[in-house]
Amino acid sequence: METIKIGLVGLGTVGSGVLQMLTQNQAKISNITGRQLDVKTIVVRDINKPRNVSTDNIMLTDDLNQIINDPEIKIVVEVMGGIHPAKEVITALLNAKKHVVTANKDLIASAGEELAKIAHDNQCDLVYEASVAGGIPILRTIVNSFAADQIMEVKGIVNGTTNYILTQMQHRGWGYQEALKKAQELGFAESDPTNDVAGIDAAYKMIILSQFSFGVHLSIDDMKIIGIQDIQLEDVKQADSFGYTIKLLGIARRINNGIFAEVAPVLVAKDHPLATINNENNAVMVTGSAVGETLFYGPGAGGLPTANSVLSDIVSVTKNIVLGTTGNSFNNYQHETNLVTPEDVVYPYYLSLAMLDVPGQMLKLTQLMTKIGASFSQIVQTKQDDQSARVVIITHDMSKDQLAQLIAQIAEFKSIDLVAAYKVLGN
Ligand SMILES: NC(=O)C1=CN([C@@H]2O[C@H](COP(=O)(O)OP(=O)(O)OC[C@H]3O[C@@H](n4cnc5c(N)ncnc54)[C@H](OP(=O)(O)O)[C@@H]3O)[C@@H](O)[C@H]2O)C=CC1
Ligand SMILES: N[C@@H](CC=O)C(=O)O
Repeated sequence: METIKIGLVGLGTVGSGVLQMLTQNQAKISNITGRQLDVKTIVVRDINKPRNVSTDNIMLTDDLNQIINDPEIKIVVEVMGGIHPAKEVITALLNAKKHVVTANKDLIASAGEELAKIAHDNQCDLVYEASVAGGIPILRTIVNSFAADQIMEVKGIVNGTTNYILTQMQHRGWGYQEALKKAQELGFAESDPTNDVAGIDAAYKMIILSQFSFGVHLSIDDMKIIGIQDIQLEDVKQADSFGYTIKLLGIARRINNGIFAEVAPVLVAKDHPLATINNENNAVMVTGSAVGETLFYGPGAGGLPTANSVLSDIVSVTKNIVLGTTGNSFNNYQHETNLVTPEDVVYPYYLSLAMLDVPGQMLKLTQLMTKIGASFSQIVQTKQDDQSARVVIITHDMSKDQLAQLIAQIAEFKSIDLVAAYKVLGN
């Protein structure tokens, strides 16, 4: 049987999983592809670092040229992460006519279009199933199984680290730092977890999902992004008593002729399927105008689950090599990008307010809401101490415009502070 040689750039959490899976599932992969797939060379930053997988008979190097200049290596897996130097590395690999499989959402969300063009010009494949929702095969599902439907909305939990942290805080009472440390130890978090907790990793994934679902090219600046760092335990408990759980959701929706995309903590009704997604698991809900609501669930982070998605890409590229059909972009659905106007984005909101406990405050708040044409379905006031109270409200539907007006008006009152304003997702 003919052999195809593979190069790996990166041998951390995901790279080790890829090497392990390729070694253990060799026979099955060969059966499906008709080719023997062997890892020949691995590029890492530090060749002396101890590894938890065997690299016997594989060249371990810190020199990318060992892959670029090796005509035997046809497919390269980039799992080093980050935008630079990963962008330069992938560009050089494609220009050297190597097919590239990557899990790098930061890079694909920021420069995917440019890299797809370089891949196309070189008749190479550039595929990245693992870049969104780890082990869930969502991108190819959207390309193949929603090809004829019009996707109206794609939303879900697309970051394993933050879902793990929120789950531990809510179910086990762990502190934020303790839960983050454990997520890092388990290999879910990025090497610098800032992007995870700040919602930026989820935003990158929503950019890729929006491209696949709506054919639009969003930039990170087109989205409002709020992470989980400022979620207060008091709001977690209050949400719970209202029948909701707080989840970091990515939402991308077609509204009229525009696209709305956002990442933020959302109060999800406990009987909504997304409320039941715990730990590092992810779930992506795709709503098509013909099919209706569909839900895809699975591990969103971790070495082997992510490696499984990388392997599905390697198999797909190998089949393309065998059939001589390489060079087609993973997704070439294109559409003009119009963003929605804030008046068109309507949700109920959970508002958490810290206020001085003096007479007339509640009346003031009610008047503010009436003035902007908003109303509420639930309100709870809790005394904090002699001078202050926490008031939480669940509003009826209001637009982002109304919310902005309310926030601006509240800011004018020294005696009322807005602690949180989260969207509410019913069942
Ligand atoms: N971890 C996860 O659950 C998931 C990760 N991803 C994505 O997969 C990619 C890899 O993530 P992960 O495996 O967790 O990352 P790790 O930090 O665990 O591993 C990174 C690897 O890349 C190598 N590396 C980093 N910089 C360089 C460089 N400049 N030159 C050569 N090698 C370099 C490191 O070398 P050395 O070992 O010598 O330090 C290391 O082996 C990222 O894009 C990430 O976003 C996607 C889905 C899930
Ligand atoms: N850090 C990411 C890893 C997978 O993309 C996450 O936690 O989801």
